[in-house]
Amino acid sequence: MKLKGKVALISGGARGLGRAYAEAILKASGKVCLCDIDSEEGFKTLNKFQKTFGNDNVMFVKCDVTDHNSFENVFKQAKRKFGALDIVVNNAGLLTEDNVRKTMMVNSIGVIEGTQLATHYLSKESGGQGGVVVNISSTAGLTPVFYMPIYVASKYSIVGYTRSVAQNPANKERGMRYTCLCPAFTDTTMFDKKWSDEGEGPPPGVSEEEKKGALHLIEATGVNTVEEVVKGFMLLLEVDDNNGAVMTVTKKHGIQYRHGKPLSHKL
Ligand SMILES: NC(=O)C1=CN([C@@H]2O[C@H](COP(=O)(O)OP(=O)(O)OC[C@H]3O[C@@H](n4cnc5c(N)ncnc54)[C@H](O)[C@@H]3O)[C@@H](O)[C@H]2O)C=CC1
Ligand SMILES: CC/C=C\C[C@H](O)[C@H](O)/C=C/C=C/C=C\C=C\C(=O)C/C=C\CCC(=O)O
Repeated sequence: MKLKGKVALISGGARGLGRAYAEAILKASGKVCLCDIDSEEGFKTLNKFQKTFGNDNVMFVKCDVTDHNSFENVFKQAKRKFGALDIVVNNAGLLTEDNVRKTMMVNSIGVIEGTQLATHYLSKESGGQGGVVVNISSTAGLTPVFYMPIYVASKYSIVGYTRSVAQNPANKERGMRYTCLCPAFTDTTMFDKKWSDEGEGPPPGVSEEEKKGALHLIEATGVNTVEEVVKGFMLLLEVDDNNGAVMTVTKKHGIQYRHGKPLSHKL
């Protein structure tokens, strides 16, 4: 997809990776509707982007992706302002093991409902031009991690969901493609520097064993810069014949496509 003039909706776009995806699309002459539950940070980002890219190319709508009406309102407002929608990035996420329902609501159901809304609002059968969905999982969506099983469950669900939707032949008719981006540890607020050896120590409540596990994995994969993840993200948008692609980005191994082999029906 050539990004000039294309319109993207990005959830969790107020900061971190979501904000960086937005900036990359704006730099490529696209337009962006940011949405986030954090309106203070969202309006700060909006002001900054408006100064650089112009008021006509970017908007912000406060939204909680776990509230269907609130999320759908973003799609309606983006279409009203820009007249079209071509890209949806389901990026909003959180990392907590303390609240299983909240983690699953944001990381899993928020992404699934965002994909359903995208299919409806972008689809040729609803008067759209078709388009692309990028669902943000994690390498923790492809490998077990003993100290964050709930986060892992939420992220695995996104990989399976995206691959399944991509296989639906009806979505080809609709002009839709679906992809999944799985970054490993990346240097944002979510990846608290306290986890690294130079940091102040892990957050309260983290056991020594969990810390050891985290440090071991961090050492094995390295820590991505935001720019490295954005490079993979832009490839997913720009390459048109990648429906169903699952891409990992790790500091040590760079960009890799992961081909999930379906189990044989005999099993
Ligand atoms: N930083 C990392 O190491 C990695 C992050 N990821 C994933 O990338 C995505 C972005 O992560 P970061 O930018 O690092 O995190 P971040 O914490 O900096 O940004 C997440 C954004 O999502 C928003 N958000 C949270 N709950 C929301 C809700 N209910 N409705 C709307 N917005 C909501 C937050 O307000 C925040 O602006 C997440 O899905 C995360 O799981 C994946 C792999 C690695
Ligand atoms: C301390 C945690 C803070 C933030 C974590 C993030 O939210 C992130 O989403 C969590 C990532 C967890 C990753 C866990 C394991 C990752 C493993 C790999 O990436 C394996 C990489 C390469 C192996 C070789 C290969 O198969 O290519």
